[in-house]
Amino acid sequence: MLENLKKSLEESPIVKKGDYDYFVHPVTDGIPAMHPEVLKEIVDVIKNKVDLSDIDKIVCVEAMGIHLATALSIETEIPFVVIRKREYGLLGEVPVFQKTGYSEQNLYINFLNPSEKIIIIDDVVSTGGTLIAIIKALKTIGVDIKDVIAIVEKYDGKELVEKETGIKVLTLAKLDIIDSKAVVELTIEE
Ligand SMILES: O=P(O)(O)OC[C@H]1O[C@H](OP(=O)(O)OP(=O)(O)O)[C@H](O)[C@@H]1O
Ligand SMILES: Nc1nc2[nH]cnc2c(=O)[nH]1
Repeated sequence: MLENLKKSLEESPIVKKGDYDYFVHPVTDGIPAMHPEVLKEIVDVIKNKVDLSDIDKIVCVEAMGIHLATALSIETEIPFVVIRKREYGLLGEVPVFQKTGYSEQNLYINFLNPSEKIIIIDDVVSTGGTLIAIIKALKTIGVDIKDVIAIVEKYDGKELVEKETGIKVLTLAKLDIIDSKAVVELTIEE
């Protein structure tokens, strides 16, 4: 069921960001072109594997969570909010410091209320820095995090997030970079 995702991940170009090996894929970069069947495979698997019956909001992270949240929102009729890189200065805005393997910056959470039931969706978990920071901030707001989904796991980010936050991360594929090539295995039973 995830053959298109797997095949396209295996074809990912690898570029360097400093010392960091960075794969380039439509899910995680918007280039090369996203073929709708890849997006559809992802949404179908999530709908099958995640209990979405009682979810108030889908939460995603700018930029590369937005197309995933959009596709899932259209299919499920659950609204979504984006954790933005832009500061708005709105009442209740919560800043989050995000550190990845190649960047650091602030993210800003708005319009999430205590006790809302949410799922988080992002494109990739690598060092785990992004999800750890976001989950900790969402816990201080008091939202009820029902599930966390990252389409691709890389390095040991998934395990680190689980260790640091106590919350499991559902991934669909694991990507390793060996001799500058992407090596991919699916991580979900269909
Ligand atoms: O597990 P980590 O090491 O934290 O990496 C994962 C994060 O890296 C990417 O975000 P990036 O900040 O590059 O922004 P983008 O979505 O705009 O590409 C990706 O979208 C994840 O949010
Ligand atoms: N596209 C892409 N996004 C990332 N986010 C964290 N690591 C990566 C990576 O290797 N590729």
